[in-house]
Amino acid sequence: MNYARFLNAVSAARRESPIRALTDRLATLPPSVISLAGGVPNPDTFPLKSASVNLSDGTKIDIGSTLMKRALQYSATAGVPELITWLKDLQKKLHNPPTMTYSPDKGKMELCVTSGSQEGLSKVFEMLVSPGDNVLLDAPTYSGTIAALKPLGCNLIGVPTDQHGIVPQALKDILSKWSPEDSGKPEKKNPKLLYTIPNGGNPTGASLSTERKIEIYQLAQQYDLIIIEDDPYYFLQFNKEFAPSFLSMDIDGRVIRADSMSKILSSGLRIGYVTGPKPLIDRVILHMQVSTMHTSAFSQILILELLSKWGVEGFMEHIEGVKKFYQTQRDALLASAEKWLTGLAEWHSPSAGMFLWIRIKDVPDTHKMIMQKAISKEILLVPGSAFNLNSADSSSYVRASFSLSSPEQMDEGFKRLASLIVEETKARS
Ligand SMILES: Cc1ncc(COP(=O)(O)O)c(CNc2cc3ccccc3n(O)c2=O)c1O
Repeated sequence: MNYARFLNAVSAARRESPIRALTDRLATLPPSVISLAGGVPNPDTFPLKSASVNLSDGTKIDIGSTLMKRALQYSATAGVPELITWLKDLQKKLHNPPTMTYSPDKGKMELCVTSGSQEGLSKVFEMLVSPGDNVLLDAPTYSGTIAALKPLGCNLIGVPTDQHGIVPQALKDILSKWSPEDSGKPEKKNPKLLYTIPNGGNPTGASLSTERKIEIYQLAQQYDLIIIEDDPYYFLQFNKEFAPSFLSMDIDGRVIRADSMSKILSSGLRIGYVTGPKPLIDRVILHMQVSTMHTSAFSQILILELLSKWGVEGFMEHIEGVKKFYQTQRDALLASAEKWLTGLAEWHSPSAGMFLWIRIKDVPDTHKMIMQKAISKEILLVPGSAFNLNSADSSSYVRASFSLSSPEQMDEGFKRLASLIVEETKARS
């Protein structure tokens, strides 16, 4: 892979921050080294001395004074080293990426901890996207991604999806506008990136089959694309086995994967992690050096203590409980949809995630109905237009989340939605 061709001018111009390089190096030196180097605060002056966190299983995590000083101090940009090690071990166990054994210039798997996967995505986009680039992405897709990409001045090309995610033939038809042999000629504007949410897609709840992933990866090879696999709902797959990821089939080193602890441990601690080829992850780290400097050390230390206490086995046991919770929530929402929305709307049962994507039959654009009238009926949903690459485009869909409300609340909510749809349909006739 020629990674240089994917970097925009800003990312290519980034150089290591001497201070951050020093801090990163200091983090690895033995305590016998006397440092008069870093302009870092003396942790003895910090008022926060220790912490004890109660866990749902009745046990505790104690952060004593020594660890607390570390948790409250500057830390290595890529992440707390022990957490990076733990997460790399998890990636090996879950995905066994071919790139684990590659040399750095061939795209050796690297990982950095980010403030949520949202930070990881924005830094990856700000590394790879130049004004005028053609960027391929799921349509419809996560509004946070659209909002991160649009200011970069690129041309967003929506790839049609169905209840199983990106339709490979549709991707093939779009790509056929360019010649694969022109991928190295910037003036030809061949697409360089494909962004997709492979499991429990936001907003559609769609999950890509393994067959489709293989077809999409082959197209990425043919047209020399980087695949950005945004997978915050990976651990919310209700089927017994997790689907193979793009990372697990990445023999070329062309996959950048964004993972998140938000849907399984905490969204407020802001722990995500980006996995990908070292030449690209190193560029994300250079950007972090001069923006966040690093993800909250306290958040990382707290999560590290939890994961170290659990081990991978305990972590997976926790995941099983989370999966069961959301599957039960999903089933309750589906039952209410059947009860109240049959005849008024259509939907597919999601096999992962926390969203139900609902097409309202006789309402070509749900925006006004949801943004103005739904609130008067005290029901909150997201209009489908929020997930269109062009938010001015109408959408007959609404996104419902089954993550927070109780089954009783979801039932009452869909009862209110049904009444709203009937009123809207009457008003239109
Ligand atoms: C596909 C995809 N990629 C990345 C992210 C970001 O997750 P992170 O790891 O926590 O940074 C997300 C989070 N999605 C949402 C977040 C959210 C936060 C407050 C209020 C509403 C929110 N709604 O509605 C969302 O969909 C996502 O769905």
